[in-house]
Amino acid sequence: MKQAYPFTKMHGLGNCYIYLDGITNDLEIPSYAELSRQVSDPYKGIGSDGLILILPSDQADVRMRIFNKDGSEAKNCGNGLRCVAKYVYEHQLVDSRSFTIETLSGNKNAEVRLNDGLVDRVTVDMGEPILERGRIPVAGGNPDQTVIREPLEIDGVTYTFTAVSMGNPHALFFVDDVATAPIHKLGSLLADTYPLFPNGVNVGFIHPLSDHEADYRVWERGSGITQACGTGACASVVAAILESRIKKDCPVTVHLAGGDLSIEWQVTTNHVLMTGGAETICEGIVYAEGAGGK
Ligand SMILES: N[C@@H](CCC[C@H](N)C(=O)O)C(=O)O
Repeated sequence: MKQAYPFTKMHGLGNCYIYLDGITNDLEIPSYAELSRQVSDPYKGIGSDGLILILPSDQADVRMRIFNKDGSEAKNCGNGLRCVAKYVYEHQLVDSRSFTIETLSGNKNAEVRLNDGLVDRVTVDMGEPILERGRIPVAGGNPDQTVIREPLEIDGVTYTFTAVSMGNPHALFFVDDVATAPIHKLGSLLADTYPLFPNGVNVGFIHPLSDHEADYRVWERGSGITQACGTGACASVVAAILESRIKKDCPVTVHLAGGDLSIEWQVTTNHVLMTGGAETICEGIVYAEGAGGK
């Protein structure tokens, strides 16, 4: 039997998810994967890049779980973290402007900045990038080494990529113009089932404009092309620094299809800081199979 669940639709730079508040409400849903597929559908659902749950945590102030459009669960989501931070602060589920959010890739510190009492911008400490091949993961090669400028031949064309995990895997391709990057070709081929990336990979294209600015576009694992990817923006700046295309330790403005993020990979801490906006689109009720349903 279908049950009614209150939802909030939010976006970070156009990367939109349906958020369910499992702190205020009981969420007895048999399959979050199925629910994510349902709500993401623009015709039979609400329309989104996936589903995000806001849950109680026994090791942080709150906990986030993220499901892609295809129902797969990811370990991290940068735009989701900023939206969760906005939601829990504005719904008084935390009592200070600085708090922690548990994810499958560890606890992240978030700090919100206010404008007229509402959350305007959020900075999240995304932690240390993971650079070892075996931990990203990328198949083959030495699992303890980095994956920088690795050649990849597809249909007779040799591309090169650098791989970085921000808790979730990213392959970054440097291009002269993100508007003409082969995002459909490489995204659809590599993201979900290509053997080189045993857990799939988010496929990003980056064009550094200076030491402080870069264009970036993404095809996300499990969701396809999205307007923005927070972990991808972080990974792209890390990759650009690893390839000596930009300098470390200064904020880089990353231009995504849906807006800008400020990303800084700090020398002293080795942590990546992400700052950007988060927006509430609408609230409503979604009808989904409840605990007693099939
Ligand atoms: N859009 C997100 C990342 C969502 C998960 C990703 N598709 C994956 O499967 O790793 C972000 O803002 O980071």
